Formats: sequence, structure tokens, C-alpha cells
Amino acid sequence: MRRATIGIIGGSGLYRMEGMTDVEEVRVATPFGDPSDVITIGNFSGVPMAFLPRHGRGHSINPTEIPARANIWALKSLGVEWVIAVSAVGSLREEIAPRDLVIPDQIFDRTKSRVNGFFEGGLVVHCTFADPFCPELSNLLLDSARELGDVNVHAGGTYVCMEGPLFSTRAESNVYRKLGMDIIGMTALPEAKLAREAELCYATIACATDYDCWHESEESVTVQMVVNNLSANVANAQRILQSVAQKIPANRSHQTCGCADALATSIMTDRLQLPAPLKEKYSLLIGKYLS
Ligand SMILES: CSC[C@H]1O[C@H](OP(=O)(O)O)[C@H](O)[C@@H]1O
Ligand SMILES: Nc1ncnc2[nH]cnc12
Repeated sequence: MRRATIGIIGGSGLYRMEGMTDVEEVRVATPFGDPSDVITIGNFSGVPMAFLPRHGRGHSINPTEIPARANIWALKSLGVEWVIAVSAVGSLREEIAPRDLVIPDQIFDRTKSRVNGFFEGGLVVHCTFADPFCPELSNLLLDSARELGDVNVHAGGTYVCMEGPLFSTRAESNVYRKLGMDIIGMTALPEAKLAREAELCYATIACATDYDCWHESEESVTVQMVVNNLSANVANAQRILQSVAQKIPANRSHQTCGCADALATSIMTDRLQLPAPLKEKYSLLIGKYLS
């Protein structure tokens, strides 16, 4: 199967990558079921890249039902080391206007019904997650976003991940603002946790589409509002991706982020006691720590 080191997870409005050449669609089976859709592998800006739409190409998968474990596993199995997630978000700050971009640096978890990690059934792993986004990949995204010149870009910010699928109540939206959250969405988790467990560098381009429902002089968020602002946002995200693909190093040997070794000190279970079937199941993620 063809391989790629950069993986793009497309969110609402980004179901196909324009500008990819020499493409092949691959179906990847994983121990956690099927990914959201076929993965498109091809050349993008001269770089091998894998693209996966997290809601499926017809947007048929709601946030709670996204097979995030299968998605991350599938990308890892194709050789992906860098994952760039693209997401539509609501803004919880006056200064983050619809159509602005945010490269968030924190996440606050308000999900309720999701499986949060890969490891289970006798294998216990506790990864450090204080900084949920890879700082090095985030910086590259920021550089590329700023190069656009005609888009407002915000460096850092806390993404509160709600369960959905309904949007927030006004009380919730106001509480998130008081708690210091900056943007709101439904999909950063468990995706970011799984990327960390899979030792991938993971960062997000968050495209603001609305002011959620806290703003006194703006309409409360509707799908129509999100969709109206998305097409401009998605075009900008694609321009960033074209530029960042050129900046991402060919391998991670000089990285200082630690993402590539996230499991080195995180596996609690005595390796001598790990049953062979578990070792086999998880060899893609922990094989290098078993020899
Ligand atoms: C269509 S608005 C709500 C929807 O959009 C965001 O998804 P994504 O992060 O995949 O762009 C949000 O989290 C909701 O899933
Ligand atoms: N206001 C909002 N809340 C949750 N997810 C969103 N995605 C886009 N806008 C959103």
C-alpha cells in the first residue's frame, strides 16, 4: 500500500482535497473497525499526503459516532507522522470573528459519550497530555497561516469540545466564556488524545464560522450560518496546507516536541505479563517498546 507522512483530517465542509495529484483511494481495515471513509493518498504540493474526511464524504457521521480510533489507527498504519486537523468552530470571543482562523493550543473536555483511548483489555497506558497539540506543528501552521496576509489568524486559544450534536444553550456558552474558553467545537476529542497515544504530531486549523449563541447583537448559530462561512474558511485552510506541506520536515529525528516518543514512559503494565494476543493487537503502537 502507498504511504504518506502527512495526514489531513477534513472537517465540516472539507470532504475532498483540491490540488492532490496521482491519487489512490484506499480502504484501511483496523482492529477498531472502519475509518470514516476511504483515505485518499496522493501528492500535494509535491509531498505524499493522506486525506480523510472525519464525517465521511457525504457528512453522514455525527460527532459522537466518528470512528476516531479507526481514523487515527488507519493514518498511523499508512506511515503518517504528522496529522493536521481542520475544524469548523464557534467563537466565544468578540475578537475572533467569523472567518478568522485559530491555531489552538489547549482543549477543555466537555464530551460525555466517547471512548477516549486505544488501550484496554489488559494494557494500561497513561500519556502526558498537558499540551494536547504539537507545538512544532502548530508553529508551522501559524507561519503558513500568517503568510496568507488577508486572513485574521489567532495564535493559541482553548477549544472546548462539547458532545453535541445540538449546539450549546446560552447558559453553557456564557459559562464557557467565563471559564476562559475561546472556541467551541465537537470533534477535537478524542481525536487529539488518540493522536498522542499513536505518537503522532497533531495540530488543528480551526475556522471560526459563528459566535455560537452568547453574542447579544449576533444571531445564534445555525447550520446555515456555519455553511455560509465555511467555503471561504475551507479555501483558506487549503492554502495553508499547500504551504505547510513544504515546511514539514521529511522525518522527525530533529523534533523536540516529544510526540514521537509519547509512550516511552507511559506504559504501566508489566511487559512480561502482556499476553501475546495483546502484544500483537497493539504492535503498531507499542511494538518498538516490546523488544
Ligand atoms: C456543521 S456545524 C457543527 C459541526 O462542525 C464541526 O465539525 P468539524 O470539527 O468536523 O469541522 C463541529 O465540531 C460539529 O461537528
Ligand atoms: N457554535 C458551535 N458549536 C459547536 N460546534 C461548532 N462548529 C461550528 N460552530 C460551532
